[in-house]
Amino acid sequence: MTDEDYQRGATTLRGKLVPRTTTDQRLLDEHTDADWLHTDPWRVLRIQAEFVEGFGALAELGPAVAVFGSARLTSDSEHYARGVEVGRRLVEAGYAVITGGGPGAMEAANKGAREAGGTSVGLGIELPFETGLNRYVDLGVNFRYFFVRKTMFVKYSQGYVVLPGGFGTLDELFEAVTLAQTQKVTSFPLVLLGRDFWTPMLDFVRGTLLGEGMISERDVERLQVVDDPEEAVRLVVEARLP
Ligand SMILES: C/C(=C\CNc1ncnc2c1ncn2[C@@H]1O[C@H](COP(=O)(O)O)[C@@H](O)[C@H]1O)CO
Repeated sequence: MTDEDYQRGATTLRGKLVPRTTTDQRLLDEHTDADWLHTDPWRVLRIQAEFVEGFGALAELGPAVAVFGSARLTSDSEHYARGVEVGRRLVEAGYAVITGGGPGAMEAANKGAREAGGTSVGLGIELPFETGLNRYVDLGVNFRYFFVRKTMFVKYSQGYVVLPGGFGTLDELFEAVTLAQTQKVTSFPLVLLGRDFWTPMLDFVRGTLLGEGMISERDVERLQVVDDPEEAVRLVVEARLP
């Protein structure tokens, strides 16, 4: 066994991990089964294809804002009504509206955008149970991988408006706030819509996360909470002004 580095693309291998054959050998040698097709490195091509599809579909979208929130909101809830209004007002302010393309809050924002005559985008995700794109999506892209889809939300929107939601919504919100904190995105408004719902979480953020020194005052300020869809859109618009 040798301690010398064995370079396989970006990967360095040493000791017992140094392979006995090279990539070229394995490529050119005869294969008697198709197992290699199902390995992770092969999957990278699919992942790459999803990025290409997404970038291609959204390249000419123009200014857009993503709206997130629970997939389980029903159309009779006040949050759903706010979702419709925020979708409409975003279009009136000159934005396309991007959602996860599913039911609940996503459907509400797409509905508002469509009814206002704007561009209504749904970035769907393959799930073990079929939900499909909601009927108010005019430009839809379906993804296999959550992380590819999440890149599209951040890359093609100028900010997020976040309605009440569960784990999926919190995941999208906290990814964005981390990207803002680490300056991977700059000038990225994050507006939480629904004071009663979000206040206990903001109390935790301020009381515990800030209180224990895990985040800074500036980080707390990254999350703005409002009750009124009009105010939510105003905050998004103002963040864009020079
Ligand atoms: C669970 C139900 C439908 C699932 N369908 C979804 N379609 C598209 N996107 C979804 C779906 N579920 C979650 N998401 C993503 O997460 C966010 C909402 O998650 P939450 O846990 O409900 O807050 C949402 O913004 C999507 O991006 C019901 O039939």
